[in-house]
Amino acid sequence: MTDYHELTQAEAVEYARGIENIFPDGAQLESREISDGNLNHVFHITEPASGRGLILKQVLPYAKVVGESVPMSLDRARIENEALRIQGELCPDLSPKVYAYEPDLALMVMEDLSDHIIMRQGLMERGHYPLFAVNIGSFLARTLFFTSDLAMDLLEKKQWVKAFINPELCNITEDLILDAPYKKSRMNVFEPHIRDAVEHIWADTGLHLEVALLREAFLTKAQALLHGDLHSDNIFIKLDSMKVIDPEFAYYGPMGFDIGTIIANLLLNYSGQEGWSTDAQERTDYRLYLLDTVRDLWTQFELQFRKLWNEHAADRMAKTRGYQDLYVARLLQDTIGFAGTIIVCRIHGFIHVADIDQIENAATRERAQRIALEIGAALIKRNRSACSIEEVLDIALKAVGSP
Ligand SMILES: Nc1ncnc2c1ncn2[C@@H]1O[C@H](COP(=O)(O)OP(=O)(O)O)[C@@H](O)[C@H]1O
Ligand SMILES: CSC[C@H]1O[C@H](OP(=O)(O)O)[C@H](O)[C@@H]1O
Repeated sequence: MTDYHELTQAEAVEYARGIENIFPDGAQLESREISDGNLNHVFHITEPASGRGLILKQVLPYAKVVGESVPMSLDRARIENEALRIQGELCPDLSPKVYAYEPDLALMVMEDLSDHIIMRQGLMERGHYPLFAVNIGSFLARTLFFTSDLAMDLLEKKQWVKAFINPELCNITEDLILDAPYKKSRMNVFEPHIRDAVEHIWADTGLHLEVALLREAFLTKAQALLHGDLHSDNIFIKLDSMKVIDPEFAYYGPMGFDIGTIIANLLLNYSGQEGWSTDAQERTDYRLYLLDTVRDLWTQFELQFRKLWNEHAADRMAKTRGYQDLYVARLLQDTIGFAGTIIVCRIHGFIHVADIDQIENAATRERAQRIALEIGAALIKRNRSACSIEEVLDIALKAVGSP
């Protein structure tokens, strides 16, 4: 990576100009740094005259949110590019087009999705997305099934496991999501008004055991190629379309981590609803919509995953009587457990979510934080005994008293 340097806006424009069939010769182009993520640079290159655009994402040799003092490998650009390629092959309608990858600059050039909205924003505006459950169910079923031992040649799958070793980014998840929130740590960030609830979590040894088991699965269960960070800032959405971006945390891990991450983000928004509407009926309706979405998402995933298994399983053991049912049952349990860990870490861990943090009124924000912690902890505790997605809905309903 000897030629690596951080691109200037002018260089980004020149690079974009060289991508074939996007901008006409001599086009007047503008560049804006638009990254609101934690790790990288994102340039939005546009031709105002035609409204055409391109996205250039450059990986930085450190985590932007922490600063240059903590170096990070540029190899995550290779991982993100490769994961996007696989995602694009398995789910072309649900992935951004990638036009170019420049390894020396750790740079990807991709489709401009500015006609969509970031899903977290959409949820904060109480948007309804009727195709979301089917689309995300399909994305999860296809990416997880086709990259697993169920569908792949077993030797090739091991090569993929090797190619997607992603130590630094996995380490972020292992530390910030699956460890620090359960003990006193300088990696935790929270407001003093919830200290009692946080200390309760620090003292709950039964909860710690469940988290240790989930963390063990994250460390050791190379079940499928995960997106690895499937939260609602990484989903672009509009009424008739959904695209998943930013798979730089991709690695071979437990399928339930991806499914749990998106469910957790729906429930974080659910927890914060009182901050986003003063109308009680509006809040109730939206909370019920979010719970329906959680149920539909799981149902769609299960339906499509089982169908793929029945039609495309390559592993001869896949036909073993009872195996599919047990596999799906364990997958639901992992999903529920990981969903709980994602919720907890986004309340008093290092990185939070706008659905909660941007609630202006401190008392309303505190209530949202407490609801989320209650749901998160309950999901973690329930994980190994859970039998149905309805249990997630019951836990969420109980935490708010009534929706
Ligand atoms: N293909 C795209 N089209 C439009 N905007 C994008 C696209 N990819 C990223 N962005 C914008 O850049 C932001 C950060 O991108 P992301 O890939 O999530 O970076 P990071 O890895 O730093 O989190 C997104 O939240 C979005 O606003
Ligand atoms: C120190 S980064 C922590 C946090 O950032 C990632 O988010 P994103 O790249 O989408 O901005 C990821 O969620 C990590 O947990």
